[in-house]
Amino acid sequence: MQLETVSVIGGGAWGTALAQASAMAGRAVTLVLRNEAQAQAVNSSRRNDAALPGQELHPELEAAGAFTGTDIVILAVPAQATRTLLSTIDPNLLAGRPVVLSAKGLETGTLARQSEVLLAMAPDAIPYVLSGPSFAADVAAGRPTAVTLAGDDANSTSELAAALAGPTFRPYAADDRIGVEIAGALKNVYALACGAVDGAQLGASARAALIARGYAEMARMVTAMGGSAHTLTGLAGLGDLTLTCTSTQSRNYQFGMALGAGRPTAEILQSGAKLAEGVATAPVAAALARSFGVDAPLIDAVDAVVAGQSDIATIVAGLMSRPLKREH
Ligand SMILES: NC(=O)c1ccc[n+]([C@@H]2O[C@H](COP(=O)([O-])OP(=O)(O)OC[C@H]3O[C@@H](n4cnc5c(N)ncnc54)[C@H](O)[C@@H]3O)[C@@H](O)[C@H]2O)c1
Ligand SMILES: O=P(O)(O)OC[C@H](O)CO
Repeated sequence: MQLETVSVIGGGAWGTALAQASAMAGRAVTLVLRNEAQAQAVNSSRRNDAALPGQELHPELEAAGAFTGTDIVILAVPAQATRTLLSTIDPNLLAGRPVVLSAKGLETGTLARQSEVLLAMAPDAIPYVLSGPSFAADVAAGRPTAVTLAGDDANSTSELAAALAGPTFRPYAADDRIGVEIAGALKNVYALACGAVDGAQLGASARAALIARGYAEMARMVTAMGGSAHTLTGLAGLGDLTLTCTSTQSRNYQFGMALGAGRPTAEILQSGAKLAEGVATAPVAAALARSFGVDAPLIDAVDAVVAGQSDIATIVAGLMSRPLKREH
């Protein structure tokens, strides 16, 4: 498989960071932005300050205003924008190519995972999922990061992981695409909950309990949807859940803190909050849990708070008064 050139489509924080990591891995990289004017500005300043302020871009990274085809394609727009983005791309340019899905969310309306969206729009693309504990600023600055890269063919996934691996960016090859996708999407929902616990000043013990019970709930969801609970012991599960549920650097955690302080979702969004994928994913995850018959009280709680149908005090009282049961 030829794996020399990379296009990263989506010039936000994560797309810019993955373009930077791919260049550090020795690939020739095109960062595909929305238009030529944006691309020219990035190429002349050697920065993408709108996405990653102050970060100098690698010399092997060029920006472009349109996607024209490369050996590897990485999609890095928000989960709710992936279908729209793909509708603008000729599926022949993706046919037989590794297409790496890096957004962490489930699609509103269809309840689709990102790889399901890809295969609906470009049926001959070869889907891979990249997920794990990784803040864009860390990856772009060359701070040590490890992630999971899941694909359907073990040899090809290892080859792709090697092509994207650099001195400070370490993708571990895996085969459970479903488990990795669900983990990446759900950790954002639990990060909202953990931020809310913090915002409502419920204490570090409550947050730790939430992470542990969230992990158990995530395992029920992954298993019901055809993935492996074992995947959750890795970077995309435990790794990312830990990072996002304990760090105020996380945008989902920050959004949760605002919810926990009693601010309604609409107001937080209107005040210019950064992208928090869990906000759109929570109702989708709740709908999926219902359709798969999974008991998911934490996802339901986040869904209710995000929708303004409940408040933290009521949610906590409800969770604490559930019938006592055995842990496993
Ligand atoms: N930022 C991180 O640390 C990080 C880390 C891992 C994964 N992710 C995931 O990456 C995804 C993107 O996050 P981000 O941090 O880059 O968000 P962001 O808000 O920084 O950037 C999103 C970018 O997508 C672009 N975009 C939106 N719709 C588009 C469309 N239809 N066509 C072309 N471009 C479009 C926007 O212009 C923007 O540049 C999310 O799913 C997020 O969960 C982010
Ligand atoms: O800032 P967040 O909450 O979108 O999290 C970023 C990454 O997903 C962390 O792995």
